[in-house]
Amino acid sequence: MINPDSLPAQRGITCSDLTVGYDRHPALHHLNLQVPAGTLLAVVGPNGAGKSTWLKVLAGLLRPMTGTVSGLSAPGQPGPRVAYLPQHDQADRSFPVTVLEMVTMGLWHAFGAWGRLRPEHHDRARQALAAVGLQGFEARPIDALSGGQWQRAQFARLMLQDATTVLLDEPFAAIDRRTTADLLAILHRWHAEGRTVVAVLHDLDLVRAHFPTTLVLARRCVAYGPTAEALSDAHWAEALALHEPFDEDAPLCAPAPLSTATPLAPVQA
Ligand SMILES: Nc1ncnc2c1ncn2[C@@H]1O[C@H](COP(=O)(O)OP(=O)(O)OP(=O)(O)O)[C@@H](O)[C@H]1O
Repeated sequence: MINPDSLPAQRGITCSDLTVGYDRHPALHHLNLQVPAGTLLAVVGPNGAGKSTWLKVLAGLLRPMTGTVSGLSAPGQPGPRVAYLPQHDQADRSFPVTVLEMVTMGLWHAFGAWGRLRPEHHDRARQALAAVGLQGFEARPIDALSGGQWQRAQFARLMLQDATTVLLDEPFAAIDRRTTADLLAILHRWHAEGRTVVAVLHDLDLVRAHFPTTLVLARRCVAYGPTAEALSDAHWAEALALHEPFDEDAPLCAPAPLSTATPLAPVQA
């Protein structure tokens, strides 16, 4: 279904002094990070650490307060495509569309705003649904899927997006082991095809088992590098300690002081 030779050249993701927030309150401070193209990256940290916020800025849904992100194209813009899967519970499933129609939207880049859906588009959506184990679900309304089936359908849509960078926010939350294993296999396939895959996760054992590179966030970068080093007990304890005293009403941020959590050197995946 996917021809990795057709992937456009990627530059990786570079964040330079990136600060992002809401209503002038920074949620993530002064992030300096280079993620090489083709990296399989886990993003971990306590609740409220800024993980989803980072993904949203990478997806082009939030603008930086200061600093820059480079290497990614905004949605609908020319250049390497970015696909984004928001958190499971943020999806609005009240639209009266079928599973096939929802998955076919992954081909939006192929038929465009004024293009027509052709039978071959539906055929490709059927193939993607079969690849995630949802053959026979094509005509179901999307609000009649279980949580795991919904997530499988989302992965089918992502497959059709054929993006060079795939951003996943807690893709395995509230998903059973079998579905998680099936979706992890798809994620590994994307990585083997040379795509950059970034996933926000809470299951640290799963991260250690499947992700070569990890970013530990706690409103700033605590550690970044090979998972065994970045996800040490010391870094995790530091992430929890840094996060707890955060003051929501603090004035606009000052540059983060350097700490023992100087990011590790980025690695090639
Ligand atoms: N739309 C918003 N408006 C205002 N503040 C927000 C908004 N979204 C997130 N925040 C705040 O930004 C901070 C970071 O939130 P974010 O969702 O990025 O954390 P997270 O690490 O993904 O957390 P979790 O693990 O709980 O999903 C939190 O203090 C949160 O309350």
